[in-house]
Amino acid sequence: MFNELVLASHNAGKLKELQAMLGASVKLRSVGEFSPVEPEETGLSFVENAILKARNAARLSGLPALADDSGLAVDVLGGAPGIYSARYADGQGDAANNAKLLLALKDVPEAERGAQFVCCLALVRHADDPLPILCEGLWHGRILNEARGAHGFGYDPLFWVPERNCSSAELGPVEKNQISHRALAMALLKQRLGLA
Ligand SMILES: O=c1nc[nH]c2c1ncn2[C@H]1C[C@H](O)[C@@H](COP(=O)(O)OP(=O)(O)OP(=O)(O)O)O1
Ligand SMILES: [Mg+2]
Repeated sequence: MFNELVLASHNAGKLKELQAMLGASVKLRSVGEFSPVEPEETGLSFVENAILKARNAARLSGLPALADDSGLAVDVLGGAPGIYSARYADGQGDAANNAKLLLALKDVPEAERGAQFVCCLALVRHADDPLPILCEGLWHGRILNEARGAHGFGYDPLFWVPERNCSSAELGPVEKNQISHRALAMALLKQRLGLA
């Protein structure tokens, strides 16, 4: 149905994972090819931000657009950093975000360190599409006391994956792409598109 989609993201980690999950039949092009400007993520939910990013990329490219809005929701922090995950340390990047999270959970015992990664995918056929396709995935785990592993991106080194007994950054890309929040959302999207 779609041979080519623009990915409404400036995050290289997402592009790599989503392209691997989609397979070679659908080519993902980064919105960075069309504009270096990132839209302001003004929504109050993952789904609102995903739709906003998808519409922006469709408008810039003239192509159907896929957006991924995702983040980490930590139970004891009432779901924070949530939609603010990328901006948790005021735009200072992944290492600063991770350091801030470790500090926030400094005295929290293991049993209370539950968290989930959330991924919301939005696909619009054009900028004003009145019926975006929306798919979500959750991945349950726990926040570690120190970083482990070198794969992945973002909060992966702090996310303990109970079903694999390692951190998300200790999983290879193939394994992560089978079980992550993004993998689940993409599996649903592929079903909706008749690609599964
Ligand atoms: O699999 C993941 N492994 C580790 N960390 C992750 C993952 N998935 C999302 N995350 C974190 C990264 C970022 O702190 C936030 C997403 O923020 P989010 O606004 O959706 O993405 P972004 O700003 O990096 O790129 P863009 O908006 O251009 O797609 O959650
Ligand atoms: Mg973002």
